[in-house]
Amino acid sequence: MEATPADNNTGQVHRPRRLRRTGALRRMVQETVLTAADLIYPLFVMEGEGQQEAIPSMPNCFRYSLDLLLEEAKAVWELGIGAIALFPLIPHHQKDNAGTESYNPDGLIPRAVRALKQALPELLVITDVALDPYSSEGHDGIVQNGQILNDETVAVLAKQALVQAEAGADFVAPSDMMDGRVREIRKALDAEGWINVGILAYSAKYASAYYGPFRDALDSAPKFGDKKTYQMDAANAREALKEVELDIKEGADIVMVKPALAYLDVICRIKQHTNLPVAAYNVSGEYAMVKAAAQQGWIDEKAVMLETLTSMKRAGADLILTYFAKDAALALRTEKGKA
Ligand SMILES: NCc1[nH]cc(CCC(=O)O)c1CC(=O)O
Ligand SMILES: [Mg+2]
Repeated sequence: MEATPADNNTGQVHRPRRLRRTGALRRMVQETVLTAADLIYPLFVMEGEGQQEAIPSMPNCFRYSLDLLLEEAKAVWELGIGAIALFPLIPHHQKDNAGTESYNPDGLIPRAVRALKQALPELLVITDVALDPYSSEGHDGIVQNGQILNDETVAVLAKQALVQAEAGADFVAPSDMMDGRVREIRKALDAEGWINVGILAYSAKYASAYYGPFRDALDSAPKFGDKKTYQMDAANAREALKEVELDIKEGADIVMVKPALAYLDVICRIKQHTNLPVAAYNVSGEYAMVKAAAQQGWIDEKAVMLETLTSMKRAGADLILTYFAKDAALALRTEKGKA
């Protein structure tokens, strides 16, 4: 489109629309640019061979056995996504109250990490540190008389993180919300020489109803009560800053807000508060809502996905964990040159 003289000049001086006239112009003044390198793809792993199980509440997401996980990881890497976050489906007979299987050096996650690092050494592997996939109670900590024990759980988390580091994890990511776990994990890693293994801390993790589909994926819903005595109250934002400050003091390398979409204000505040990279977790329920509406034909899935992820980056997220990572990376490829 060419700039043409207006027939009717009403004398307006300020015309923000001047900067929106063409695609090249809009791209030139665009404040936020989403790229595949910003995205981290969460992947579910399970025992077996040649297995790929659908997760009904998370369309197009699967639980993969190790062999197929490697193929999926390769596809992810080839799309320009630099990191994956692993979550295990643990068979019931391996679950107990103390989450013992979480620090088995030959457990599912350590085996998956070793295989991934061997096949794709450059792909960053982030492992989840928490007890819930391993807990017979479905909680992120050891249960005693209906309470979630803090310090006893932290001791187990440190062992779990160490086993993951030994397997080759690039980052360990405590998602449990126990107090003081970042310090104990850092201490445990450093004591064994794992000084270059980073900690991505789920610092401001809310007790959210948006985690439902993820708990379907891992069969990890709490067997009693809820997670409100350790995860944060959705009503609080100042408290998120307290949690972030503590995690930074304890040695976090990256701090995270979770969920993302209903907490953009929290992402924004944390970004103003710290120079550390800030991550956001676009969680399973956020993904499921978009997928469900798209399946009904009620929204344009690709446009809503890109708008949503861009909003998280605009709010201040440097990194986004998202089940849309592959779709977004693909869309961003074909989107180039257009606007
Ligand atoms: N340690 C638990 C954990 N790690 C990641 C998620 C949720 C992720 C998602 O919903 O996508 C949860 C669920 C929970 O706290 O119950
Ligand atoms: Mg904390």
